[in-house]
Amino acid sequence: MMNKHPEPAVEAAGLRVVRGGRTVLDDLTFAIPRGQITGLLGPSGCGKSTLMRAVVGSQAQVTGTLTVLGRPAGHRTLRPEVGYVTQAPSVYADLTARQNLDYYAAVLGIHRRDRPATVDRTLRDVDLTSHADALTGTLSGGQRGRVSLAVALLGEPELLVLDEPTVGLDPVLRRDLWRLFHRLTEERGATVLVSSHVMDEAERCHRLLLLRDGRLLADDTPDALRRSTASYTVEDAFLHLVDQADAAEREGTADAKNSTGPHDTAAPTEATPS
Ligand SMILES: Nc1ncnc2c1ncn2[C@@H]1O[C@H](COP(=O)(O)OP(=O)(O)OP(=O)(O)O)[C@@H](O)[C@H]1O
Repeated sequence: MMNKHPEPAVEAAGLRVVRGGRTVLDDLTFAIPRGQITGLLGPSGCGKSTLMRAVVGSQAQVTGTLTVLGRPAGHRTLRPEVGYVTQAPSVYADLTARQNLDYYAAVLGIHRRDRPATVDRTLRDVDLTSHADALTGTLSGGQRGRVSLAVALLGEPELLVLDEPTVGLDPVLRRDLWRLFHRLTEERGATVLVSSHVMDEAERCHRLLLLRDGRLLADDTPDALRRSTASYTVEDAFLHLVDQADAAEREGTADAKNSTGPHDTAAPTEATPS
């Protein structure tokens, strides 16, 4: 399909986020292409959720440049165009799945006449038709997560930001959700930004952003990452890049020490603490 928007869906330059007085994202520069699935991967605590919060505009203390669908992240006109699913399901436990969707469809301004068909289609998309009339509070964690995902899909957003949407799902449901993400990009031209720390899911993405300790380790396709690191899997590629970054850091530290070390011409005036 021809992409009618050549510019990226998300563009970051020198992005930095401070949380609790600590820099948790540091100097990130990247572009997320439209109409593709970009996976945000990295170990727990590396900053995936923080980056997603910055993209949807709910994160404080963001500096640098962050542009989403051509506008500054968080701009009010982006609200109907960006769907966001957090790790904690954010739906009403005392409404059924269908009632939740009907409510949010009304909030989104979907006409009353169109709502039943929109809600049915969305329930089908997330494979919840058989549980449509159960109270959300009685559903399993994975099912509640899918109600949240369905809410995000209701308005057919241009950009879907999904924070670990497959956690706790069985392999069949995980596969079905990934099929849905691919359908959304292929048939609707939507952009999906999805986080995971399950590396086998990386293979299902068009592109990957690999994060570690708030810094970008790589921004490439799974194939290119495997090739450039001579690895069989993205997981091996990631580990290779981590080792490389650690070695570079050690070398940097050693260089810094050496520059004031024994072969330095200036005589040390004080012992340097190790
Ligand atoms: N409310 C907060 N206040 C201060 N620091 C925070 C807060 N929330 C998260 N952090 C810190 O920010 C860093 C990044 O957290 P974040 O939740 O973005 O990581 P993550 O990669 O999404 O982790 P996970 O995979 O476990 O969800 C962590 O070091 C975390 O301790």
